[in-house]
Amino acid sequence: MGVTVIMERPHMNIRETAKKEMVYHTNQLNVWYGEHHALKNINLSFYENEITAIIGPSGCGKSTYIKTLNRMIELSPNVRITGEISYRGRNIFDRSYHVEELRASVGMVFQKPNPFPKSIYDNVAYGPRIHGIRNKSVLDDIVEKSLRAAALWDEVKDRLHEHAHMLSGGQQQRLCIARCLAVEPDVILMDEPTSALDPVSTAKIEELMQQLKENYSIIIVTHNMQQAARISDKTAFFLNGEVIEFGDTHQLFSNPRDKRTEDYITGRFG
Ligand SMILES: Nc1ncnc2c1ncn2[C@@H]1O[C@H](COP(=O)(O)OP(=O)(O)OP(=O)(O)O)[C@@H](O)[C@H]1O
Repeated sequence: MGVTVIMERPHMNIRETAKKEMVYHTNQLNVWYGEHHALKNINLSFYENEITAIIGPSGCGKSTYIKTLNRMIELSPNVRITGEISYRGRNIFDRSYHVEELRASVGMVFQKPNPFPKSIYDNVAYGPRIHGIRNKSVLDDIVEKSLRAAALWDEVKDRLHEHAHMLSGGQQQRLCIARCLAVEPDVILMDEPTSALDPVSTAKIEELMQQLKENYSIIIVTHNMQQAARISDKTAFFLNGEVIEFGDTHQLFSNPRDKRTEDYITGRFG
């Protein structure tokens, strides 16, 4: 059955994109897990204040790619990487580039909300404390600002010292976003951030992402094509470890250049 994709906002024109700074650039990236060639010659660029969606069927390499952007991929055994990823002009695989430095600028939100077993306050204050901030009023300000930016403050301001696991799934995910924002990242990577959430929580996170892109670049892996069409400026369609098509979201969904993209977005496979 075909998928109806509803476009709810006008797409960005080329002139607007041209003015933006490039944040990430991937050049001829290949990733192998042992013998398995999971990513093949990936060339993609991401820009400031844009949301880029990565779509494609199960096993096509979406998570592998997003985990490569913050070098989490290196935690998997037998991984081999060739090619280059530059973040703000520096090759992230350069020996002099410390992974902690990269991750301080590139936050990540996972599929399943994963708050620490601590209070709401301590979850958000965790990163700033690690960075040496001890002053209570400074921490209070960061916690409030981050929870406000994650659209959670009004729901939790009177219960900041309650355990994070007392929150609903959708609230926990917004808490994880607040935790990520508390260390003032530049880029937010999101790996299917709403797939474990109900429609109301999903709508809240999507609305929040539109606000966050004013200040951050967001790269989101999603299985949900309507979501990609609703929220993203650019979309990359992955298939069998390759990027089949990458471009303006509106164009990709309304007038795909490649037959395989068309077949996927109209639900012929996937
Ligand atoms: N740690 C690993 N070791 C070996 N193979 C892996 C590993 N992680 C992923 N793979 C394989 O690499 C390919 C890409 O996996 P990946 O998780 O990136 O796909 P995906 O598009 O994110 O899939 P899904 O939508 O199901 O999450 C798959 O064939 C998968 O089986």
